[in-house]
Amino acid sequence: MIKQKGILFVLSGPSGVGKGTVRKSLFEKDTNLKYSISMTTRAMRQGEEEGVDYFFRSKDEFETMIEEGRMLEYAQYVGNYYGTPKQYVEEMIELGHDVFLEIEVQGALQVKENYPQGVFIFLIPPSLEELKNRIIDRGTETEDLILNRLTEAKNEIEMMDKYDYVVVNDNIEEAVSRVQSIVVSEHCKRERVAKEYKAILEGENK
Ligand SMILES: Nc1ncnc2c1ncn2[C@@H]1O[C@H](COP(=O)(O)OP(=O)(O)OP(=O)(O)O)[C@@H](O)[C@H]1O
Ligand SMILES: Nc1nc2c(ncn2[C@@H]2O[C@H](COP(=O)(O)O)[C@@H](O)[C@H]2O)c(=O)[nH]1
Repeated sequence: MIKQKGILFVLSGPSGVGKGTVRKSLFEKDTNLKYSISMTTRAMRQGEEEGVDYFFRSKDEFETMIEEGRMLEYAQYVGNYYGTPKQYVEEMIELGHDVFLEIEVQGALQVKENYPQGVFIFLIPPSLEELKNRIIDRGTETEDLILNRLTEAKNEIEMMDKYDYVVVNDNIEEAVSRVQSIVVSEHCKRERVAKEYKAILEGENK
């Protein structure tokens, strides 16, 4: 009997658009998804926890992970490394669990290159002005870093055509509900395909 693999969902979009907010709300509704905790070299923010928000590592430790081929994807973003450790994602997918990544655009495009069967969702802000306000109001970055993130945002938004779905995060509940619908419908689609495939195999074995 063929065991069905899990689906890899990738939520991406510019910094401050609300990826983390959408993901946390989605995980309160859909408890079957597994979240892949990223690794980063950036400093821990107030209120963040090791192994919950990120695995916080030194530059040397991160580079060793890269050299050993243990990252599914990684990127340098505004002066720091960010990446997805491979082992957890591969194990969960093999066990049939759906895995959710929340990552920036360079990394998402690497995953798409190496794992095109993933489902790629791009979150966009209602406007660049609103994006700026959200980053400022969050209060986690200095003025310089905010400007760097906004410069990146403009380049990142140009990549949205490469994604399977684009969701506007204007009203938070609506955005979460759209992402949830994508997750449910992709899941149903894969189950239907798997059933059809199984029926074909059974027919061939008669
Ligand atoms: N729909 C929304 N309307 C208004 N504010 C929002 C909305 N979604 C998120 N926010 C707020 O915008 C700020 C940035 O959100 P969040 O930290 O989730 O973004 P992010 O995309 O995960 O950022 P980063 O990529 O930098 O981690 C937060 O203060 C959050 O409360
Ligand atoms: N390519 C990857 N990008 C990631 C990963 N984890 C988070 N991120 C993205 O980095 C920026 C900055 O994050 P912040 O926590 O410093 O605000 C943001 O867009 C994150 O989504 C990852 O594993 N790989």
